[in-house]
Amino acid sequence: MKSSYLITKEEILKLYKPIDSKAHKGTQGHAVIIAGSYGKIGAAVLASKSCLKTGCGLVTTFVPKCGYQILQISIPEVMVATDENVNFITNIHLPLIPQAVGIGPGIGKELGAQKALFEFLRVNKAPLVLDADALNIISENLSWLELVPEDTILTPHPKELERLIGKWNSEAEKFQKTIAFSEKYKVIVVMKGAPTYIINRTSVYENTTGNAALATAGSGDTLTGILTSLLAQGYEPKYASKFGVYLHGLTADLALPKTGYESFTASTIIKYLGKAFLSLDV
Ligand SMILES: NC(=O)C1=CN([C@@H]2O[C@H](COP(=O)(O)OP(=O)(O)OC[C@H]3O[C@@H](n4cnc5c(N)ncnc54)[C@H](OP(=O)(O)O)[C@@H]3O)[C@@H](O)[C@H]2O)[C@@H](O)CC1
Ligand SMILES: Nc1ncnc2c1ncn2[C@@H]1O[C@H](COP(=O)(O)OP(=O)(O)O)[C@@H](O)[C@H]1O
Ligand SMILES: [Mg+2]
Repeated sequence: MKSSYLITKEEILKLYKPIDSKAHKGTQGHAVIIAGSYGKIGAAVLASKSCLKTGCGLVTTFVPKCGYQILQISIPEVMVATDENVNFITNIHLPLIPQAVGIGPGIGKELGAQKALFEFLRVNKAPLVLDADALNIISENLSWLELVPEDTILTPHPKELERLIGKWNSEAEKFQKTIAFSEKYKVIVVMKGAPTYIINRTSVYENTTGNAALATAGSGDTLTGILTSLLAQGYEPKYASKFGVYLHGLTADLALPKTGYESFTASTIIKYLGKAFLSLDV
């Protein structure tokens, strides 16, 4: 198997850009999260909250109509734009030009959502994170990846990865196929797991934070929010991907002595983001 570089605290300290004392919300980036469908608006809430709590200045979340009140009540800091359809997205129209977009958690695979994703990919120029159902839809339409900005970050869990690259017979083959995929489509693949690896063309990076407490619903949705936030703040995708997976895992390492594995939830990830930044000790 290809040897990998470790994503360590030293490495992260080199790329972390602490917030300037003259910063204001307009300089910290405006991120857009496109997520959720009926019964899965929680995915939009988790991604949006984690996006905001990773430091970007403004977050707008685009959801189907059924998500409007849920979002506005659960996160008053986030602005909400809605699709004309009630239960799933069908036509993405944003009231702003975003600095970064994260799309996919909980959007489902309805035909309307597929068309909305295609149209969005056709017009979008902003740095992009593709997760969950966005990946599942793209797995059946791989040529759509030719529409995405170079260095778009894809965050598949093992099943989503299999849908994208096909089955593998060994760990070595999984890496080989993912490297070929990253090279072919010029994308960064965050291969989520225990541990998470980042594949950027032929380079392989292994994360050093995180534990089994992260094996809980919505854990990946929060990673999408974290990565989108870092992109919106101007981190290049190759740095945002490393910093994002490191911070995400670090929340679980810091929380574990207090929560144990069992009571840790995706909301705990969000709660511990502040402590994760502080523990970098800059
Ligand atoms: N609160 C909300 O609104 C939430 C909304 N969510 C949204 O729901 C949508 C569906 O997402 P999803 O990931 O649950 O479904 P899907 O892609 O079929 O994957 C399941 C399959 O993958 C496998 N698998 C997964 N991880 C693995 C691993 N580490 N290692 C190995 N295998 C692994 C697993 O395999 P198994 O072990 O069960 O055989 C199973 O077969 C999506 O949009 C998401 O954003 C969720 O985020 C939850 C909270
Ligand atoms: N045992 C584990 N050790 C470390 N990280 C884990 C473990 N299990 C899950 N994770 C992490 O949790 C996240 C799960 O993402 P995902 O499966 O997309 O969740 P969801 O779709 O429910 O939000 C990934 O970042 C993965 O690396
Ligand atoms: Mg997921």
